[in-house]
Amino acid sequence: MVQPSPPRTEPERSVPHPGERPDTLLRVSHASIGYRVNGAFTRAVADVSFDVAAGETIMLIGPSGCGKSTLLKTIAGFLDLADGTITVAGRRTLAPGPDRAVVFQEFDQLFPWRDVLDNVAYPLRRNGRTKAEAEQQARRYLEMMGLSRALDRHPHQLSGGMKQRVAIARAFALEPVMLLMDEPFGALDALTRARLQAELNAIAKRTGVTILFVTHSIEEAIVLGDRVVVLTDPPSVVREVVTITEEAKVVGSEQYRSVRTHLGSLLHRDGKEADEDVAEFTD
Ligand SMILES: Nc1ncnc2c1ncn2[C@@H]1O[C@H](COP(=O)(O)OP(=O)(O)OP(=O)(O)O)[C@@H](O)[C@H]1O
Repeated sequence: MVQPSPPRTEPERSVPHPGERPDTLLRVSHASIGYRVNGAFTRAVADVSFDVAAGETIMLIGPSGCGKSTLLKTIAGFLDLADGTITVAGRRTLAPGPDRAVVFQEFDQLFPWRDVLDNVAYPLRRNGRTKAEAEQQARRYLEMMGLSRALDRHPHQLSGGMKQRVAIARAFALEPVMLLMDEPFGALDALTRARLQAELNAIAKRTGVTILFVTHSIEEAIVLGDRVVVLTDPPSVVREVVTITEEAKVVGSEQYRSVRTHLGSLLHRDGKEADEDVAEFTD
């Protein structure tokens, strides 16, 4: 007899957290995550808890190797938790699912043999849309990312910034509950990066999607985030969650400088080697 396949997610018992917000979408609760190397288990993330409300953009920042990508991949369902729970809309994230779309830093995350339109439309067809529906949806999001004139190009004919725009359009087109972004602008030049940050802000506002964004850059964290979750050195815990006001987003303003200094001091507290951007900031 054919056994039914196990559910991709499992309902989580509703246990109220202290300070719980009614609109919580992502809950990371006492997450502990590690890797087994040559038979020995090493913890990267020790005990991390934070909540993300629906529609928020949360930035994850911390020293190199503190487990930011590890945490994001676990929320995406690519890695298992050693301890704790992660839920999205009350369901445990035990496997990847269409409710969580991921954008990585690498430019090679596109299908090289498909053109731009098909790179975005193909996953929609896989999710049950007809070809016409998928292409219509793909065109809509590619237009939002300023790519209407590049629909028939293949990835090798695109710049790094254009490839990341396609990857972002593809993620948004899936209309996920959450967008997980792992340093998507990390390999871009400063100008392209600033442009894409502005485009991401605009499309995020327009769609109301919830975003968890890993970055090395304090400036990026302030410009894009509603709140910034600062992790410690590994095995990591949450050092502080910093709220970013609208005033603080004005680069060069007093509030901007004050938040930047505060985030810099949080990242330097262990006195160990800091990330490039942070080191740059102290010089
Ligand atoms: N596949 C793996 N096998 C074993 N150890 C790993 C693996 N991936 C990551 N690690 C280790 O886990 C720790 C956390 O890595 P992770 O990439 O999550 O950190 P990060 O904060 O994203 O780093 P960075 O800021 O440098 O990108 C590091 O010590 C890393 O060496």
